[in-house]
Amino acid sequence: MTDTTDHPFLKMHGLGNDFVVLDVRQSGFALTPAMARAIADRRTGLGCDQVVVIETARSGLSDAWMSLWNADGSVTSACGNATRCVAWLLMQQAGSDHAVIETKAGLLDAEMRGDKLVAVDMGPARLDWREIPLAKPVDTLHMGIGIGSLTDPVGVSMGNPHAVFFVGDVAAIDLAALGPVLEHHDLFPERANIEVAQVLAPDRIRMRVWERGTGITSACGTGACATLVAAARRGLTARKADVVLDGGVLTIEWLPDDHVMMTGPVALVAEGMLDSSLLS
Ligand SMILES: N[C@H](CCC[C@H](N)C(=O)O)C(=O)O
Repeated sequence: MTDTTDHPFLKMHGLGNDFVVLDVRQSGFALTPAMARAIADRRTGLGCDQVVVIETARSGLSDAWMSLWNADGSVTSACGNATRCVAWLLMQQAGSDHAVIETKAGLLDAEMRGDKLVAVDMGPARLDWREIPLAKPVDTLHMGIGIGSLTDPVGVSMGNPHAVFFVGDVAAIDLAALGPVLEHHDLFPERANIEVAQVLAPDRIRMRVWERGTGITSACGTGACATLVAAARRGLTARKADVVLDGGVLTIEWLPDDHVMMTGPVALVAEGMLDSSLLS
């Protein structure tokens, strides 16, 4: 059954990690995995890394609920770059410099930090093997798995699973080949986002990412948070650093209360009406 209602969308990105954003607070429209895949398809759909749905707040504690779908149609609980984009939209609509977004990962508090520059409290870094989650009890500081030149990652969850591998030169890693193998490693019952990180200085890390359910993206906010926490846990950096991604720089700080602050830009690039053929 093809849906004939009009569905406006916005195309947004955070450092090139791009999104199709649907606001269904009026229509109550429910996306399916097949629709998310069709929308995200860069050949036959609109093309994006994640499909982001703004829904009516489910508690009195937030301005809106945010649902997130990867390009393969899988659901994720967290997406830092999308959180900045949605927070910016909500703040623009409300004429406010503060917004609270609720996701499956919890409440996320956002503030404007300049023109199209947003800071988000991404919540606490989860470090126990059960929270990543992992398939068995493992020290998340040294998870002991590896393939090729990638060995012994650090496990961190920001509401979604990450495995951070430290390397001497991120440009030398064949992420397109190794990423999918590690994403599906048996240690990760819910798969994992795979980061390769090169420490440039105590306050600067170069990172590239293979995202669960999407592949290589130009930036990953939760991945940048996981990378900073991993580096600080290993004593490789301070608890605040710039993370340099393919698409640009995010500033990440792991606070004493274990929450992780992420600051970075947002961009609104287009708007339109979803073709109903994508919603059949
Ligand atoms: N690009 C997102 C991460 C998406 C994570 C998703 N690939 C998952 O399945 O966890 C970010 O900015 O945090």
